[in-house]
Amino acid sequence: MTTPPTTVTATGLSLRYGGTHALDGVSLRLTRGVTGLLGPNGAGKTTLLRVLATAVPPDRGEFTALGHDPGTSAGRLALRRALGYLPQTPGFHPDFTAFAFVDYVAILKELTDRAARHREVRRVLDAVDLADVRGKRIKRLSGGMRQRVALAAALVGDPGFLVLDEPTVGLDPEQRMRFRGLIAEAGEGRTVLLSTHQTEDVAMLCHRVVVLAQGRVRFEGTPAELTARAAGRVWSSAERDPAALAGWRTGTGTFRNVGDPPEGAHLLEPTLEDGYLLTLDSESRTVTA
Ligand SMILES: Nc1ncnc2c1ncn2[C@@H]1O[C@H](COP(=O)(O)OP(=O)(O)OP(=O)(O)O)[C@@H](O)[C@H]1O
Repeated sequence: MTTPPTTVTATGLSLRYGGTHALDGVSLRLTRGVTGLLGPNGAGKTTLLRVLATAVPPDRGEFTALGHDPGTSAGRLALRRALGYLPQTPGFHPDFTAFAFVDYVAILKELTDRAARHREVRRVLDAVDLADVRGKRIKRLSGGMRQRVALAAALVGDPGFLVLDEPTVGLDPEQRMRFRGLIAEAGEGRTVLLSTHQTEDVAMLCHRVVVLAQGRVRFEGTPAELTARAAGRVWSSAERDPAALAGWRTGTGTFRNVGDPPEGAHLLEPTLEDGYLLTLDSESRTVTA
């Protein structure tokens, strides 16, 4: 299999807020398709996305995206034209209709011809299945619909690089499934970086995954490689194993343990979440149900 071309390259990105190293020398490469960004609270995910979306410059380090260098004002402008950004808290005006909000974003994205702009707004609202409610005020839409309005706004102008900050947070399972479909479609031919706490989103959607913790990249590879980190390190037992890094009682009544199994343990098939937990193995979690 040939390696797809790199579309985004970051080298040594660092950003401090006072004494906090939100990013501490982050280097990574992205290609077309959906890359998942996992990390615990405060890992620096939002900060990394804000840097890549040119919302904030790094203190140190550099990156290029789609051939543009945001370190120059011309490169920054060119990148912003080619970028779609769904921030963690999209700033909706609640009295705007879905159409008016996306139209407003389209105006900011320099779509000046009114008829062509309105066609584009209808196209992106259709793409996220909101054609029927485009005349409704945002304050009257459900949380899932609002997330789709935000995705539609990020898709305006067919950007080559999409930066999505926890877009599936707060969605019910059905909405999350639907949203996954939309993100997968968006990943066809585009570079998508998706920050999430949902390891299933990464397992089902992403061709690459980056794990960030304390502002540093702890893993970069495929979901299968992250899962493989837990091979031989997940086992079941009748009682909670105190040696396990994490352990919880499953629906069948037995315990599922992650860590270093004892001799002769009954090994289980690992999941991506197990590989992720072990990558963050400095943190010990014990969940008892
Ligand atoms: N504007 C800010 N001022 C001061 N500190 C900040 C600011 N933004 C982020 N931080 C700090 O930088 C670190 C990284 O935060 P960031 O929001 O990037 O993490 P995150 O991985 O997105 O977390 P979460 O999963 O909780 O959204 C944290 O310690 C956070 O408290």
